[in-house]
This record gives sequence, structure tokens and C-alpha cells, in this order.
Amino acid sequence: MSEVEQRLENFMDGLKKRNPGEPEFHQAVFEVAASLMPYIVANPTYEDMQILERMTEPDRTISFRVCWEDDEGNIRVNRGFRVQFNNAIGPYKGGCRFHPTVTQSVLKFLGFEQQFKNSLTGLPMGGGKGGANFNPKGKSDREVMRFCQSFMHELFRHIGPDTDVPAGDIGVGSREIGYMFGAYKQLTNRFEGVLTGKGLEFGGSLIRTEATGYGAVYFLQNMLDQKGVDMSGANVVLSGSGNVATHAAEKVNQLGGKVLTMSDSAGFIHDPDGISEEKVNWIKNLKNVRRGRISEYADHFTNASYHEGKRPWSVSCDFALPCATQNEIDISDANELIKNGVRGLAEGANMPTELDAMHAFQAAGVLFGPAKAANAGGVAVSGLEMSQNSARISWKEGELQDLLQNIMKGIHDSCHKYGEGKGKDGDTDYVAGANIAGFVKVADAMLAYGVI
Ligand SMILES: NC(=O)C1=CN([C@@H]2O[C@H](COP(=O)(O)OP(=O)(O)OC[C@H]3O[C@@H](n4cnc5c(N)ncnc54)[C@H](O)[C@@H]3O)[C@@H](O)[C@H]2O)C=CC1
Ligand SMILES: O=C(O)CCC(=O)C(=O)O
Repeated sequence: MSEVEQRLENFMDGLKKRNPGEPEFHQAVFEVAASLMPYIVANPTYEDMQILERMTEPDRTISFRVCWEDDEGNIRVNRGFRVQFNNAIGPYKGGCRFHPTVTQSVLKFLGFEQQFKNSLTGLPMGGGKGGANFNPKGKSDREVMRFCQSFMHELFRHIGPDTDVPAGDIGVGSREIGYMFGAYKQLTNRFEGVLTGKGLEFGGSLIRTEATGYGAVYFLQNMLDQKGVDMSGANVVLSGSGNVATHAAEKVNQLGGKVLTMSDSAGFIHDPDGISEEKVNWIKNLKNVRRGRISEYADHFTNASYHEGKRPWSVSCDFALPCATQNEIDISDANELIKNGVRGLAEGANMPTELDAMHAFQAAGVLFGPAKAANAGGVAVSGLEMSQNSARISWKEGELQDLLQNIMKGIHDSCHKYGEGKGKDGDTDYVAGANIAGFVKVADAMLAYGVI
């Protein structure tokens, strides 16, 4: 075992002992630590000052009871969280997730990733994440409202425009942000930029809704440009049917690609004619207004097929865009995609690819855009929403579109700079590049503050 491997093993042993029963957090840290360890060994100040040990320990984790009344008058109790990971380069920033699978481990993995992602954007934002094990599925609008108000009843005392600025994630979209902002405003008597992803009427930014999905496709396009490959005419397999997935599908269409699949937690649909922008709009209405299942697509568009309980990775494609949830591509999915000729993948979701699957893509020479870089467009436009709120102005759509494209190009170029020559056959390793580029800014700020 090399010295670097030994240090990595010791580091991970310690981390697992300090954080038992948190597999998602271990997974996210291992991926980062594996690419950072050689860099840290070569730059011993980071090791002397225990920077990685400090960056893997959240500043604080807040856990609280969320009590609400359902439509039948029953009292329901959920658990809410906010993990404030690191504010070395700006206020804590990151979304809130409402999903039954939310645990402290899931939010720690997301908050840990967020500090690197936010650093990559070049904007002054620290990392945090929150949420609750609440299942919005099947709940009435009034129930969702009462839950959001109760959630904010505790969260409001921990956040603020210069302290911590939450936003959306799985299960938290513009409806939930509206209810939470309304509750914050009432509880504090302050109208300020404390949440992002707000409605345009009350301080939201244009293109925030589109930004994560569009950004992921821009990141893929930047990786392809580097190789002189064009996306037009390419077949794209995409998972999810929420905010990130629908806007990624929209952008693929705009760039001349063909989207073949979309999914939800019950199964996927395959449309060999392509899921055009018009069909994507139909899915947006299905998910955001009617709150139905993706299976209904195959009833409506009869050339399409529905595959119950399956993921879309067996469909042959040029590019893959996982945009649903964590660990949705395992090694057998990766092998299937590789066998069918996939050439590039950009992670729209957070940590959608299991570690061995990621290694398989890299070993096969598939261009691999990791989540903390590829899906950073959403939080980047959130950062722009914060700037607009502070200045009490609203920027025009064209300006924001240009800013998003430039930020994604900047993120790509930073990953390329730090990852160049580290991949297969001297290629760029975008995973290592994103981890190192994201780390340096946060680590150097922490060094400047001394030991605190
Ligand atoms: N909304 C945003 O701006 C950002 C979101 N992300 C990540 O993108 C991913 C999707 O988030 P959103 O689109 O915002 O959420 P959303 O709630 O709008 O959509 C989530 C989608 O994932 C599907 N899904 C959930 N669990 C699933 C499972 N077990 N199997 C298959 N599909 C499943 C849902 O059916 C839905 O289509 C998440 O990993 C999130 O953390 C990352 C960066 C920013
Ligand atoms: O816009 C934000 O602050 C949230 C984005 C987010 O949660 C993410 O990047 O995973």
C-alpha cells in the first residue's frame, strides 16, 4: 500500500468511527478524499492544519420536531434538519429536501458536497443542506402548506440573508418556497433574501427554475467542446421528471439532441420518437399541476412504452443525464451503458452514480461530469438571486442566461485545469478536478482564519 493509500485508509477509518451508520456521508467523503489525498500530501500545510478533518465536520447540525395537522385532524410528527456545513467563504447555502428517505446521513452528504460546489461557482457562498423526512406525495395542498409553516416555525431562528440561505431540492419547489417565505416573513417581520427559488413577484430571479437542468447540459456541452464533439443529433437517456430533469430535457432539445427516456420512482418511459419540448411541457404539467405518475405519458403518447419498476439505463444512447436521486446508477447499469456505447455523462442529480460505477465509466474513457460541477448552475443562479435581493433590483433574462453560461464554462475550465492529465491515458479527470478546485478556495480561507 502506498503512503497516500495508507493515509486515505486511516482518514476514512477515523471518519467512519466518528459518524457511524451514515453510509451516504461516508460515500461522498471517500470520493472527495481519494482525489484530494495526493494533493494534500504534496501541500503539507493543509495536513498540518487538519483542513480535511475540519471540512468533514459540519459547523453544526440542527435537528427538530415538525408537528402538523392533516386534513382528517390527525396530529403528525416529522423530523426536520439543517446541516450548516461550512461558512468559510460565505453564508451557508443549499437546498431543503422533503422526502421519506431523508436522514442525517443524506443531508450530511449533500451539505458536504455543497461546500465544494458553491466554491466552484466562484460566488461567495458556504455550504449547507436541510430538509425533513416528510413525504409530500399524496398530501393535499393545505397539508403541504401546514407542514411548510411548521417547518419554518423552528428553522427561522437559524437562518438569515447573511447567515444561511436555504432553497429547494427534491420535494421542495416554488409552492413550498412560497409557503416557507410567507411563514418567515410573518415570524420575523422582515422581507429579505432569506430563501432562493422564490416566486418572481416576491424577489425571485428569472431562470432560477431552469438553471440546474440547463447548467448540467452546458457542462456536458463544455466537456464535448473540449473533445470537438457535437451534441446535435445525439440520443440522450435521462432519468427523473422533476425540476432538474425537465429543464435538462428542454435544453437538450434546444441544442438539437433527442431525449429518449424520463422516469420517476415507479418506473421509466421510453419514447423512440423523442421527448420534444412540447412533450416536456406536458410532463411539467403532469408533475407540477396534476401531480401524476410518469406512466400516464405512455397512455397519452402511444408510441412510447412504460417500464414499471425499472431504470432507463438499458436504453442505448450517446449521452446519459441522471437527474433523479442518489445512487441511481450501479455497476450493472454502468456496464450496460458502456456496452451500448455511451460517450459522456453529466450528473444532474447529487451523487447519482455509485463509486464503482463511476470508476467503470472512467476506466472505459467515458467523459464523466461529477455532480458538484455539473449541477452547480442552480445554486449559482441562487447566488445571483441573493445579489439581486441585496441590491433590491431584478436583472433581465438575457443577462442571467449569459451569466449562467459563463459560470458553467468557468466551472468546466477550473475542473479541467486541476484535473488535466489525471485521467485515463492522460485525459482530464473531471472528478479529481472538481474536488481539488472546489477544495482550494475553502481551504485557503480556513487557513487565513487560523485555528477556529
Ligand atoms: N432543484 C435544484 O435546483 C437542484 C437539484 N439537484 C439534485 O437534482 C436531483 C433532482 O432534484 P429536483 O429535480 O429538484 O427534485 P424534484 O422533486 O423536482 O424531482 C425529483 C425527481 O426524482 C424522481 N425520484 C425521486 N426519487 C426517486 C427514485 N428513488 N428513483 C427514481 N426517481 C426518483 C422523482 O420522481 C422526480 O421526478 C436531486 O438529486 C437534487 O438533489 C441538484 C442541484 C440543484
Ligand atoms: O439553490 C440552492 O441554494 C440549492 C441548490 C442545491 O440544493 C444543490 O445544489 O444541490
